[in-house]
Amino acid sequence: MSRKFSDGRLVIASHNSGKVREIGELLAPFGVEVVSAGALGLDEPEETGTTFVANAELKAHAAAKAANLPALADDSGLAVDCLGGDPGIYSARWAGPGKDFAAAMALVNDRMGDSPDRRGRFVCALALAWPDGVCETFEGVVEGEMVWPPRGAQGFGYDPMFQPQGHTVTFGEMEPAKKHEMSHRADAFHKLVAACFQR
Ligand SMILES: O=c1nc[nH]c2c1ncn2[C@H]1C[C@H](O)[C@@H](COP(=O)(O)OP(=O)(O)OP(=O)(O)O)O1
Ligand SMILES: [Mg+2]
Repeated sequence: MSRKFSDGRLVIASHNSGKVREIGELLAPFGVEVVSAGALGLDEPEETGTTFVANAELKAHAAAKAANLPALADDSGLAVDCLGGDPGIYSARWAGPGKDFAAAMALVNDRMGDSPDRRGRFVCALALAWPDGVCETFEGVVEGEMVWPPRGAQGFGYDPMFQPQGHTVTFGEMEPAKKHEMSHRADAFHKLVAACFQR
């Protein structure tokens, strides 16, 4: 049995405005009162884990302790097959301190060269932690292929170069509601809701 989220405020333990927006949209039907880590002035912990789940857990624990509230963290990234899963957990770091995702996408494309295998996936680990140290984690994935040049200005991060399987538009071209029907974040979120938001 998973720990249930009862009610009251939930900290969104992310400093990425694109993620905070998407998590807010996914949580909207549940009437949860959310507050972002940025709004609370929480530090951005160093991501020392070697997996998405480990990094989500450490971000959720840090925020739950600091805010003395339940906290939901997301660790996610793009894993490209012909790059052995890179950039993976380093997806944010590939964009550098200036968070330059145009440069990060160009780096992915350069590293891929003319590989005939364009497959990749977005992975999302969600961790819901409480101040007493209990934590529940969930993983989601969406398969797709890398396209070049990037297309679209919706979404964030690597969205303009990611075309989900079975679709002809990138996440950068897709309406947010449509991305929420299939994204890695939505996939993980549905598992979180089933386990922790059921009454
Ligand atoms: O739906 C997505 N669409 C496009 N790109 C995405 C997505 N999901 C993750 N990504 C990429 C960009 C992001 O910067 C990195 C996650 O890195 P990650 O450390 O989990 O997040 P972050 O440092 O940006 O914010 P924070 O750690 O405060 O939540 O992977
Ligand atoms: Mg991060």
